[in-house]
Amino acid sequence: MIIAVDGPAASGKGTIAKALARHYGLPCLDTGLLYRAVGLSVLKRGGDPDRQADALAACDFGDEILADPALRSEAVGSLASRVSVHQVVRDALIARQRDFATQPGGAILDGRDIGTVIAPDADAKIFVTASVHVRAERRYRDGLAQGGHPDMDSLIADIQARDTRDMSRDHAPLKIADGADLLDTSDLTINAAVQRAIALVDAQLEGRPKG
Ligand SMILES: Nc1ncnc2c1ncn2[C@@H]1O[C@H](COP(=O)(O)OP(=O)(O)O)[C@@H](O)[C@H]1O
Ligand SMILES: Nc1ccn([C@@H]2O[C@H](COP(=O)(O)OP(=O)(O)O)[C@@H](O)[C@H]2O)c(=O)n1
Repeated sequence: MIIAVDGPAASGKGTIAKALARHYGLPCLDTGLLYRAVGLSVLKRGGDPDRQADALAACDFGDEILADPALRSEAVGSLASRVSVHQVVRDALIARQRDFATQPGGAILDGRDIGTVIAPDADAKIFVTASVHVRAERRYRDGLAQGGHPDMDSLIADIQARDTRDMSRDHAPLKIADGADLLDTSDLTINAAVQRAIALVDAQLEGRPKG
């Protein structure tokens, strides 16, 4: 069984994907981390994320970068969004994601193009969203909790810029996949959002053809 969870930054898709993984006993892959690794790797190499050749060279990263705390920063999120517009970068990361998705027993993946490109035949698909303001507030709280000094206006601007780039790019743009259910978490607690996600997945699994 494959479950696809997509959505924009700080919509809560990672939280929901991990909770679904626990509920259904499936392994979970945060595919955004792969794009973040390419973004951080291009920075470490002194490359230009908007230059296709530099972004492609950065796809050759060592797995130790996946444990680098810098990966989680908003700056690296923005670099990830810039390198991910290049089709060659998406191609370089596709086998790893498809192998994870098709492992025996099933899997859950979260990202931007899981239900549209990586696993269009997924057994269940959820598109998680929330208002820009709510998403910026979540990032603000995360920043404070990490001892930082987040600025609400720049968080809103970063999220809007990332949304626009991710939704308008030519390759694998962020959009609601065919057959996906929309889950707006703006006014939901984490617990309520997770319960709703489980109900949506269960309903999709019940509705799928048997056999
Ligand atoms: N429904 C919710 N209500 C309040 N906070 C939430 C909710 N869902 C997620 N969060 C918090 O918002 C932040 C971003 O959530 P995360 O799941 O990492 O988003 P994404 O994977 O979409 O970027 C985290 O601190 C998480 O605990
Ligand atoms: N499947 C994916 C996952 C991420 N990405 C890109 O990688 C960036 C970072 O993704 P992420 O999921 O770590 O970001 P957050 O939603 O956690 O902020 C996104 O803004 C996308 O541009 C993508 O193109 N395709």
